[in-house]
Amino acid sequence: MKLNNADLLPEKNPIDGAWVVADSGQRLTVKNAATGAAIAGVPLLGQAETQRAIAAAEVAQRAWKRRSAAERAQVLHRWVRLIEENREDLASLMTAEGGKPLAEARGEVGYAASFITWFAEEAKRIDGALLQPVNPTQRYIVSKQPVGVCAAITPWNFPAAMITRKAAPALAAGCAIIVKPAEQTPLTALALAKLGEEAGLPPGVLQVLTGDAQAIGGELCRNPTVRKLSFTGSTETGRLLMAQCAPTIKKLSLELGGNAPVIVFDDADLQLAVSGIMASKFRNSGQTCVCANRIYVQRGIYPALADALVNAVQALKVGNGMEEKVTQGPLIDQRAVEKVEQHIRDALEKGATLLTGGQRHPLGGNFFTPTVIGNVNQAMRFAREETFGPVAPLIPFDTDEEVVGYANDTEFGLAAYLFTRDARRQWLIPEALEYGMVGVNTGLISNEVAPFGGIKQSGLGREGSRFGIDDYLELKYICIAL
Ligand SMILES: NC(=O)C1=CN([C@@H]2O[C@H](COP(=O)(O)OP(=O)(O)OC[C@H]3O[C@@H](n4cnc5c(N)ncnc54)[C@H](O)[C@@H]3O)[C@@H](O)[C@H]2O)C=CC1
Ligand SMILES: O=C(O)[C@H](O)CS(=O)(=O)O
Repeated sequence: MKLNNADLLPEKNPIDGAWVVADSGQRLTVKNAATGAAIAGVPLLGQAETQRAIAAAEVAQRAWKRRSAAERAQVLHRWVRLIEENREDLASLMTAEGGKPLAEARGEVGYAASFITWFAEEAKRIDGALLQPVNPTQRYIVSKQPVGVCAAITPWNFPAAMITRKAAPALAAGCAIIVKPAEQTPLTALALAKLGEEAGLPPGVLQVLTGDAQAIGGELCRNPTVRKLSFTGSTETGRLLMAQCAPTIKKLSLELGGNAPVIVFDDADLQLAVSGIMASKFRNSGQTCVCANRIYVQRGIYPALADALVNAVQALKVGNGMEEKVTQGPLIDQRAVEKVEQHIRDALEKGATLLTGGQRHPLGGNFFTPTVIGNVNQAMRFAREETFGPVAPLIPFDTDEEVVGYANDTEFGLAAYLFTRDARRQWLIPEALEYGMVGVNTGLISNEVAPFGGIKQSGLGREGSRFGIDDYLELKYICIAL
């Protein structure tokens, strides 16, 4: 694969200040998500290399935390400048290995950089407190100190932003962090690490391990030197990692699966609702944890919304994300395609109506035709499971109480959306929805300044915002008797 900056395809891992291959010499092939062609090879690392990385992180973190916040911020801002200078190469890597259209990949580079900029400045606001003592001969001080060595296990759907949303607060707080990216998208992670090294991150402060997920992840969870794990991915894997971290009582941040309801009321602005549904549902070909998964439409607006949505979906262009006009890339793998087919088949067998799409795309491979399904109901898998694909299931409803009950009838609680011009609904419905994040008259809610995260089985903790750095800090209370 040809890049403007050849350094961004190291095909080695940064461990303890050196760029190394696997002890075994074995490599994992990284494939182009659209064509299946081999684009690079990365080391197949395992437990031994992970143990070395953890030991190196422990040493590096002691020096890194002693840097002033201003010094750490300076390095992070330099990292941002290098990321922005190399935006095109990073976007090309993301599109090649993950499949998302180039325009979305370029956008993700900026989104990823925004977390580094945000937390570089948050580093300077890590303040403590001087408390009013119960005993006048004593002084009570509360200071915030970095957790120590952190680990991040990240998904393929946002191969840059899900790394910086964890690495930026960790590094800003004075921690060291070891990242295990998804096996499908390691190249973006290695390129970010290369730019971080160039920006001045000291050896061992940011390390990226590719290879055997179970062996690497198992060591990151088991090793007591690792004091915190941040994970984004499926709820199933999150549950497993949480159990593996239990014996060493690690701090955990989990950003897991979702099952986002969209509620369109009769009084909604129709075009705004359609554009909001399109933005939420078809971003990254429906492969985000905050994608619209169920679309509840009040009966009065249902026919007009269904027609307008079908027209918008039929205008999407499916293809290789490297082609400028493409708006829908491939799904990540065949398993993802099969899950979409199973959900569609289940709905149609139970009486739903196919309005457009519904089958694999003529391009073959992992491409799927953007789809709208009508007359879906709560008994279908769309209502219970995260589809993670380009399918918009429409569920008609009548009353506010009915639809809030439907929307909350899930073990997930990440994101929810509603479209209404009624001021009372704009207050009362979000308050009634059991979700960590609610979008009102918009389908796009993610940014660096707002707390991102869910409740119930969508996870623990919040990422981004002024709340996000707390997960990488420990409070220390010092009591001085004078
Ligand atoms: N919340 C989100 O943004 C995401 C949700 N998902 C959901 O998960 C489903 C499955 O997708 P996957 O890619 O399989 O997600 P996954 O949760 O299995 O993979 C995410 C990360 O976890 C790692 N991982 C998996 N098993 C592990 C283990 N035993 N030990 C250590 N690390 C492990 C993977 O290597 C990857 O880095 C998707 O269909 C979607 O429903 C997937 C990706 C992102
Ligand atoms: O995990 C995801 O799908 C992302 O967190 C979604 S977002 O942050 O890019 O909205």
